[in-house]
Formats: sequence, structure tokens, C-alpha cells
Amino acid sequence: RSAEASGKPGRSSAAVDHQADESKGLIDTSPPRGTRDFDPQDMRLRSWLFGHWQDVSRQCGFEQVDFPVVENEELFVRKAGEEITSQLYNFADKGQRRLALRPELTPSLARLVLKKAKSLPLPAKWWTIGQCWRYERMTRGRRREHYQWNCDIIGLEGVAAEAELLAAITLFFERVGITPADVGIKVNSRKSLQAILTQAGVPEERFAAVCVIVDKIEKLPEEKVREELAGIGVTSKAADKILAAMATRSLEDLEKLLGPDNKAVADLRQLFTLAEAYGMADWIVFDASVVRGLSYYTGIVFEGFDRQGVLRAICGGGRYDGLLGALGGENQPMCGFGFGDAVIMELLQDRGLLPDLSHEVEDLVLALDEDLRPQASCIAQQLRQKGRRVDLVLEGGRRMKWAFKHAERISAQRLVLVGKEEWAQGNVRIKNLETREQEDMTPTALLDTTSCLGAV
Ligand SMILES: CC(=O)Nc1cnc2ccccc2c1
Repeated sequence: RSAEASGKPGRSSAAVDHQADESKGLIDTSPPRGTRDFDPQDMRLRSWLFGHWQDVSRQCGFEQVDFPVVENEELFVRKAGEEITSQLYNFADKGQRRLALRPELTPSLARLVLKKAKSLPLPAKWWTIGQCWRYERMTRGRRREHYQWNCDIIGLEGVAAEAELLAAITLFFERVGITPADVGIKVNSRKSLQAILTQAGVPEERFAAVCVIVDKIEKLPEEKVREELAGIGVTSKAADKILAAMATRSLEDLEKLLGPDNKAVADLRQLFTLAEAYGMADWIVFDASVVRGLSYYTGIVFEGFDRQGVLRAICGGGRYDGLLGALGGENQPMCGFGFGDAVIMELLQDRGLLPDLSHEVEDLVLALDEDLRPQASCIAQQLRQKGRRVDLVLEGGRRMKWAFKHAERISAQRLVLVGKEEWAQGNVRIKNLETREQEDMTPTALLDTTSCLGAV
């Protein structure tokens, strides 16, 4: 209907429809801004993705942990100018407590490590999947929530930990059919920036803010990055050195710039050696321009990228040895990664790697006559107790023709028909929809048990 048709000049038809709905009292059926529903088909895909994340985590010896989606706001308040904290989904609850929907999982993990303190045997390898939130002005219409897979290793100083994290990520890519031709993982160390800032006499507490600024080098004109660095007291000479280091094309060049004793170079050398040993060298690329945008990284950082350069970062992570200290606790060496559910699904879609998942039921049980509903219910339940995935037709009046169509829809393997004649001869009719065979079986033969059948 056009607005004109409803005689209301200038109102869009949507407004009119909405008004019509309101008159019927229908609520707004769309989910809150920036959030999404998962209908059964979406949920099958999400469960498929989470299933791979879970399998890989367990295969790599990580233990699952979880945290509240709501945290005290102060857990995420940082002063390094990060987007993730400037877009905090925060609020006051009915007790005037300052809370926030978590924008990431790492601070919560750090809080749990602090809570366990000395009782946590180290090193520990934890994993989780959690919904994370941001409050972005809808100017950009982007989502305000996504699900993130996180793996973290607590209590290990050396790059053996980062290698394990990369091993988990590459294992996941292999499982879903992504190859090193599709995707790479850029690896760098923030210790090169640290060395330059120390040399240039930039105070230690500027380090995080410098990283957050230079992380924008791909998105902002260099002039703007230089301005922002100057804005926090970094001399233009130091800025020249930082940008020169970020432009180096190889570890050798970086070593020429920073000297033979530089820790960043040593860490990266060792990490590439381990990557060879894991057989994952094809995935790993040195890239001196990668710093990641989170303030708390202190060492190795990495990010998964689509080699066609179309998509945003697939995943990212690194070492964050100072986070426990920043939260007022005693430091432990820590490193980890976050892997969101959005970009990976775009990549899998683009590469034709999304699986074709249907509602899988093994047996569909139908009472051909309403009087036989008790018998059909008993058969269905007994099949379930034997571990079969069974749907029982609940609505009356369904006939064979409908049952066949429905069985196809739910990809059932067998149609179990409970009919008057067969039942009178002590049988149920089984149609195998894969082999197209049909046979009449006694319930005992079908179920290897007769327990409830005596009752019906
Ligand atoms: C591509 C995408 O949905 N990114 C996304 C969506 N929601 C978020 C929510 C919190 C933090 C980061 C987020 C990132």
C-alpha cells in the first residue's frame, strides 16, 4: 500500500503498516538494534561452527571455562584510546551499579585467574565461546554483538605458547577446508616498538597508546597517525623510527634496524622455527606492520587474514604479560586469541565451504489411526531409549502420503508406521527411506525389548 493510498500524505507505507500493527497490538518482532535471531537453519550452521571450535580446543588440550556476559564496568575501563572500550555497552543497574556487557573475554579470564591465584596449576590452557557486545551508534548499521572463540595459555613465558595457539587456529582452518592459499596469519612482535620507544626516551606508560595509534596505519593517512603520535608526546624522530620498523619486509631487515640482540627478532625467529616443526609454516607470514588494536598486548601479536584482501581480520591475538598487573594483581605470562563468528562465516560462504545441514531425524513414527497413539508413543520412546533420534507425529489426521513428504523434509532414514491391521498381527511397518525397502517387524524385533508394549 502506498502512503497516498492510506490518505496520509508523506507517511511511508511502513509507518502506516506499523500503525496498523499497533492497532492490533502486535509488538515489534525484530530483535533489538544490532542483534540477530538464530532460526533452526542459522542455528545448525552456528552449532556446526562452534562444534569445530570445541573439537579443536579439546584436541589441543584446552579446558573449557565461562564467565558472565555482564561484568563490572571497571574491568574494561582503559585509557589507551581503544575503540573496544569507547564503544562499551555499559549501564547502571537498579542498584546503581556500573555494569557493562563484555566487549571481549580476556579481562574476564584474567579476573578468574586472579581469583584462583596460587590454586591454579600452571601452565593452564583455557578455552571458551562467548557472546561479546559493543554499543555502536547505528550510523554504521553494524552488529552490536558477535560470538567469539577464545583460547588462552596462562603461565608460559616462551613462544612455545604462541605456537600452540597458532596450531589450534590452523587446525581449525584445515578442519573446515580452508587452505594456506585462502588465508594466512600475519605475525609480529610489539617488542620492536618497545625497543624503539625506550631508545627514543618515550616513557613506558605511553607504549600501549602508541600501539593503539599505529594499529590504525592501514586505515588512516600516515599524516594523521603522525599527528596522533605527536599528540601523546612521541617525537617525530621516534615516529620516523616506528614507521620505518613497521615497513621492514623481513626479519633480516628488522634485525639490521634494531640490532642483533633485539628480543622481538629472537622471539620471532624461534616462533618461525616452531611453526616449521608443527608443519604450519605455510600459514605464517612475518608482517612488521601488525600491532593489533588492544592496548594490553606486550609481545608476539598475530592476525588471521584473507589473502584476497577482501575481508576484515578473521581472528587475532597475542601475548599480554601485564594484564593481571593492570588489574591490580600479580603478573603471570599470558597469551591468547579471539576468533569471531562473523568474518569466518563470510569467508566460508565466499569459498563455498558452508555445509548443507538439514534437520536430521533417524526415525519418524506415525500412528496411522488415532486409537494407536499410545502404541506409537511407546515405540517412539523405546527407540529413543535405544539412542535413536526419533520424531513422533503429534498432530492427528496425518496419512502415509503426508508422512513420506514430511520424512523427506526432515531427512528421516526410516518411517515407522503403526497401523491397525499390522498391529492386530503384532507388527509395525518399517519403510527404509534410504534403501526403499519395506518390512513388517514385531515391536520386539524393532526394539529388542517389549517392556511398555504390554501396557498398550
Ligand atoms: C564483523 C562483526 O560482526 N564484528 C563485531 C561484531 N560485534 C562485536 C561486539 C563486540 C566486540 C566486537 C564486535 C565485532
